Amino acid sequence: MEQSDRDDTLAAENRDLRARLSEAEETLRAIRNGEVDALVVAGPGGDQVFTLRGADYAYRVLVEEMSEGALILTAQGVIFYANRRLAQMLKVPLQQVIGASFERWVTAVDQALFRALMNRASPQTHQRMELTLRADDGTGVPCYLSVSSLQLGEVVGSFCLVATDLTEQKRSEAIVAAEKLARLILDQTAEAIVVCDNDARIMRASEVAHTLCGENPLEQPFERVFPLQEANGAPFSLARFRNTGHRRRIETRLERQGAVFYLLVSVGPLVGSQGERLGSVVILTDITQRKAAEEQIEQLAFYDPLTRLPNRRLLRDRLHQAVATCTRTRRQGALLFIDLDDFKTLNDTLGHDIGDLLLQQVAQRLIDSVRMRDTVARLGGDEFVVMLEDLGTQPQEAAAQVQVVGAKVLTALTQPYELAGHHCHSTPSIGATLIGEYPVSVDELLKRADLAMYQAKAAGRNTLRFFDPEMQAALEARTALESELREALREGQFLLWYQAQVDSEGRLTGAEALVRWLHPRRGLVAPARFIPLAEETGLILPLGRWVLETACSQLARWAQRPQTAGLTLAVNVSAREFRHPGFVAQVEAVLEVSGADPHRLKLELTESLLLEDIADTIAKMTALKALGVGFSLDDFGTGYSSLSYLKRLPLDQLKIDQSFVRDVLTDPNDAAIARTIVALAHSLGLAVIAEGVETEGQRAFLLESGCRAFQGYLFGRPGPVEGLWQCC
Ligand SMILES: Nc1nc2c(ncn2[C@@H]2O[C@@H]3COP(=O)(O)O[C@H]4[C@@H](O)[C@H](n5cnc6c(=O)[nH]c(N)nc65)O[C@@H]4COP(=O)(O)O[C@H]3[C@H]2O)c(=O)[nH]1
Repeated sequence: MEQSDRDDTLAAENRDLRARLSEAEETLRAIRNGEVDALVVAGPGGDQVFTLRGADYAYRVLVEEMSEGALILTAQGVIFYANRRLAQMLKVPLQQVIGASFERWVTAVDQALFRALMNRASPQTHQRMELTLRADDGTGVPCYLSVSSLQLGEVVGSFCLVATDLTEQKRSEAIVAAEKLARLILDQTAEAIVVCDNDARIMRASEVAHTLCGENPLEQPFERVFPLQEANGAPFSLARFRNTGHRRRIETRLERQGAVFYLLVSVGPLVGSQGERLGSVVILTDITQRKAAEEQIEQLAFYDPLTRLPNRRLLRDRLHQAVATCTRTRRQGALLFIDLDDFKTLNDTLGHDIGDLLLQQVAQRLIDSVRMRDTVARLGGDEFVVMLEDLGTQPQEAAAQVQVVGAKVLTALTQPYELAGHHCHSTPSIGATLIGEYPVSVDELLKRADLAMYQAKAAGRNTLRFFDPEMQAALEARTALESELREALREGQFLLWYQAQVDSEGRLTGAEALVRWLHPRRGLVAPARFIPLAEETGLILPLGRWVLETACSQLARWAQRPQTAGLTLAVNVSAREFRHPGFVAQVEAVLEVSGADPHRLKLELTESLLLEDIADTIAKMTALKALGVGFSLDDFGTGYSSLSYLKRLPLDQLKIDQSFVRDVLTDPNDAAIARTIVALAHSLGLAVIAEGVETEGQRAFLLESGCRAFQGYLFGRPGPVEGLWQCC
């Protein structure tokens, strides 16, 4: 480099230095005069800002105390002024804010927007936007930013920013929005939602809940607004779920204005933020339609659509259960297979519609012929099945019950039918089999009943046949005996025989009346052969009345002669007679008509009869006792005597059963029983009589034991009344 060039360069540097010195002197002057707030010093690491005290203090205080964040940025976006609020918003010390680039706190998503905003800013216009700042602790600070450009002294292109913290506002907006959403959800769900406090009072209820209860449910007890019933009919109560920590579901019914709703109630706890129980949230879902659909499905799956009776599938199911029950309870059941005779002909001649009507009427008649708990099913076509349960424990007894039901079914189904203007007749063939205590497969039972039904067809139709031939024979005999008994009553084939009753001296004190049947072919029939059947069929009622009338007439005749006026007559009364509601009135009427002295009449009752319905027994005995009628307890010692009951009954006499008397001399047990009965009778203030006394030894023993009255072959066998005088 030439000397002249070097001189030029030095002169230029000298000028530059002088200019910068005068600039520095001017700055120092401005600083001294308080005209400068901050200094921006450009350096290799970017602009550096230095704030200076002494500027306009009042403005500074105002800006420092305002609730918005305020800042001034250089053209490069460096903060050379910020108030304390901004530092708080950004969660950073104020010293670190000054001199930092503002964009550091603008979230990445908002940065492009922010820059565009700065570009648009001018001294005349305020640019505004919402953006989110990211504070130093990582939290987002939603802000409303207002920007305007300004000229600060000689610093051109600076910006003044005011940042309003929207955090609180956003939070309240969020709460309001959440509240709105919750309400919308509550009101737009198909379920009725009810929120209750811990006392089951309703705090909130959805739109559907309002509609469902038809009133304003708020503040009301839940159970009053929703009087729900559980499946077992018990009233639903929220209290039951008070201690449940999880949601539970239960199906209920609600009756409202004559309509029935089925509701699925789901109850769950309402838990506060600290885990405390605030109440319950109840969701009620209307499942009425679903229920109806379920019922329809069940109807289709298990019921015959034409007659609405259980179909084969349901019958098999019930049969399974019945077999198990019979085995467990040892009570018999029965299966009746019913087929309509000539149904096909009716169907072919009158058409299927008429055939269907017949089947429907048959179904109804079958239902009417059996008890509620029995099952009537249709297997298809003209085949029906009746399943009877809870019959007697003995096969014979059960078979007799089946026959009664079978007869009822036969009578019901043979009545004329009115089928859409057609008068028709139909008869059934019935096959029956017992479901006994030994388990037999369902298929086997159906097969047996089916086979028996074919036997009924073969036997001329319109009849019932049992699968078991022995049973069939026994039933036939029984049926024959029943019709003969009826005839015997009509024809007066019964006789009343008398058996003497004597005192300790062997003197006649009276007699027991014992009925006999003088059968035209079989001769004299003992009561054991026909009394049980008479009881079962109810024929004991007319027969018993006849016995009572005959006995009372006899008493009235005896009353006319001094030698016989003091005699008593014991008359047996069966359970069925005694239980009849008109029994007391009947005895009273017979006594009145015959003119017999009630004090001479002794009714013999059995222990089992007395204890059957103790209240009824006491009432009837007391009423008869008031007329003067006496009571003897027959067969004493053979049942389960309950002394406490015995004391309450107005009895006059205990009768020692002949089974004890028979072996009284040979069996020490029987001897002890006989003695005890005598002692018991005495302690209860009752008379005692021994029946079945056949030997002098038996009489002597009983006499020695304190028994003073006797009856038995030793003194005379039962026979016509005249025989009484011969034996004693
Ligand atoms: N081995 C033996 N037997 C004797 C002796 N003395 C009497 N008997 C029999 O013992 C039965 C006594 O009658 P019951 O215990 O009342 O038992 C009666 C009674 O329960 C019932 N019965 C009889 N007549 C009637 C009646 O008119 N109405 C009702 N409801 N039942 C009656 O039939 C049962 C049987 O009557 P019967 O055959 O007449 O049998 C009678 C009688 O003939 C004896 O020394 N040895």
